Amino acid sequence: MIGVFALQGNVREHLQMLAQVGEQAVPVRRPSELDAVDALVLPGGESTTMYKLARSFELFEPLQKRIADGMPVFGTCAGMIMLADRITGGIEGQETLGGLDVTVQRNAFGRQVDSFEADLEFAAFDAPYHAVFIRAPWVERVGPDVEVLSTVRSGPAMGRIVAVRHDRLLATSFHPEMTGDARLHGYFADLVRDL
Ligand SMILES: NC(=O)CC[C@H](N)C(=O)O
Repeated sequence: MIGVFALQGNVREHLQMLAQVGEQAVPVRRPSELDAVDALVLPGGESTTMYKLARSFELFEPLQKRIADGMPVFGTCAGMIMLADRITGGIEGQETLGGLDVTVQRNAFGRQVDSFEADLEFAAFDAPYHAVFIRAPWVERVGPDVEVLSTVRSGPAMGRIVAVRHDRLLATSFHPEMTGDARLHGYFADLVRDL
């Protein structure tokens, strides 16, 4: 069963997308609920709030441990920041769960383009994927075992890395739950089923 971290973000939308790809998904707010799932979606929101909430709900360390033990996680936007081993542009003392061997730059696309949309190419998909970015991070550097799944194709951010996979960890800069295109949730569900 796949869980959706439910202390912040578009929880319902992620649950609906997972249902669309045939997964019965459940919200995760407490350690016992985390114990009951095999994989997790970390939604977008605000990573500074997210790590504080995870700490106060006593989910931070259990999450770190599950990730270190190989639980598959799909992090989107703030969720990508939470998975990153290293971040830049974080607030003083901002912690991440880590596991994903990348450096992520918070709010990377700049204030003028707080949000924008772009069509992305994924080798795994036949047709472009329409992506919605909201105060999004990008991946600045990737470790040797990280696969770059997609980059921005045009405009000032051309070439920037916005989707990566590192073994069982999948992360996107954008919000895949907002456009009704369930292919990335399907990709994640396949990754979980294939274990
Ligand atoms: N849409 C989002 O998740 C934005 C992420 C947010 N800017 C952060 O740094 O946490």
